[in-house]
Amino acid sequence: MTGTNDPCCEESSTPATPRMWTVDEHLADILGQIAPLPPIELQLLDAQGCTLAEDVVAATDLPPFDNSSMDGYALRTADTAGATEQHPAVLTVVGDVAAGADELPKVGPGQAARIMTGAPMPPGAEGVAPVEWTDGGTGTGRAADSMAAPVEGEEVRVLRPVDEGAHIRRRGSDIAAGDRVLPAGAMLGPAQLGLLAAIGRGTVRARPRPRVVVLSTGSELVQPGERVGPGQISDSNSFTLTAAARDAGAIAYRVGGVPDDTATLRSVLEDQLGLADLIITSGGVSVGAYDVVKEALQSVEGGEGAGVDFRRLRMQPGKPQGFGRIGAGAGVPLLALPGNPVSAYISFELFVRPVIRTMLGAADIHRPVVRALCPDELRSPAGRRQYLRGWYQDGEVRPVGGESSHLVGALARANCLIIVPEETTALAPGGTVDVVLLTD
Ligand SMILES: Nc1nc2c(c(=O)[nH]1)N[C@H]1C(S)=C(S)[C@@H](COP(=O)(O)OP(=O)(O)OC[C@H]3O[C@@H](n4cnc5c(N)ncnc54)[C@H](O)[C@@H]3O)O[C@H]1N2
Ligand code: MOO
Repeated sequence: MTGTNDPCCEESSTPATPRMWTVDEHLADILGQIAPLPPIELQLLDAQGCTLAEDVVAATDLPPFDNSSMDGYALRTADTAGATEQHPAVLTVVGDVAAGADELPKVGPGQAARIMTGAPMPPGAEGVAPVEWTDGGTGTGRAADSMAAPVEGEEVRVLRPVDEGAHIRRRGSDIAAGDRVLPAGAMLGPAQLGLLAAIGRGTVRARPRPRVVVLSTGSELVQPGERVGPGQISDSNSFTLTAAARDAGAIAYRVGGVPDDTATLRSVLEDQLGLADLIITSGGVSVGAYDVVKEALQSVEGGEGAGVDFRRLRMQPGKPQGFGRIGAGAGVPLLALPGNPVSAYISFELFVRPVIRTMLGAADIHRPVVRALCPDELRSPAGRRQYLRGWYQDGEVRPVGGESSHLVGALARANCLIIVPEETTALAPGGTVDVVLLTD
């Protein structure tokens, strides 16, 4: 690794310049002002990825009735005592029980009912012989692999004994009425939603997924696929950030690049305010001549007294950041991220993801951090916490690409961020570092 020459790292705080915040101070300030979203009643599939806001208690048993776990014959077990292929138990088939059947034949001594998987056990029957244990009603006396079509007065030969309760799924054996099946705070994934459906819940009380509006600013931006003129670049941040917001559990809306024009940006923000639980912008937070983001954010209608605070952090990349609220009343929280693509993404991971996870009411709001061995030398600016892109595997991490914050190619090849602490300017090969894992 080479030493850093990023301009953002040469500055320090002087009496003339505002103080610099640490990463932890900035995060604490943000999270101190963010609360979980109030719970609402959601349709099951709308609750995917949400946290439960109630203890869910089953109103009924599951399974709700004794039923067969196999396609076969429901019978009285004593009738099959000692049955073999040579000396099968010959039973009269008294009816069919399909899944969903409500009228059930009674099974008496010497009788059997043809039964399908999931169908209710008919009265009198004590066990189920899978069709493979029978001749399937073919009259051949040979083990069948399927059941013959029903015939009046049909007989079935059972080729081995059937135990009491064999192939019966008992009522309440999975869940008993009154059981607490999911605790408040549980994350609702596919299996949890399936369980809610299984116990008959059509809706559930959960914290909704936050609606996150992502917009990128900059007159140099064109939308991907459009012609890129001189000095222009494709807007990538709004894609990275929208995808990252979805990945964190939000419902994210991407607003394409907004030009550096205060009135336009203000009007776009005002349009989006009613749709958002959180707004993320990228670009325009540094010290450039076109401070339209700062101007627009301060002048959004109804935002008097609230506003967005712009600050500099002791980190690299991601030094310039904005955080506050815009709009009427309590306002909508807004994080203004730096425009450099790597800075924007790392800022998202460190600051925005925990906000989304907090709004969701999730227990795990941060990415996991692990300790890893680094075979390479690392260098970092004094007084900055550096987040290098890296590849982590089997307890070892290696930097990917350089430290500059425009390197989107390297970012896409990384699976982690290597943290070099503020006080460390050089790490000898073979040292250990903390690593933020970016994938589950
Ligand atoms: N004199 C100083 N210049 C800069 C400083 C500084 O302290 N003093 N800080 C640098 C650092 S660090 C960063 S980070 C950037 C932050 O700049 P802005 O947030 O104002 O962002 P822009 O100037 O709008 O853009 C920076 C860079 O990123 C590109 N960009 C912007 N938006 C997108 C997008 N949606 N997709 C892809 N790329 C984007 C933009 O074209 C610029 O190259 O300021 C440094 N300068
Ligand atoms: O280093 Mo800036 O801090 O590129 O985000």
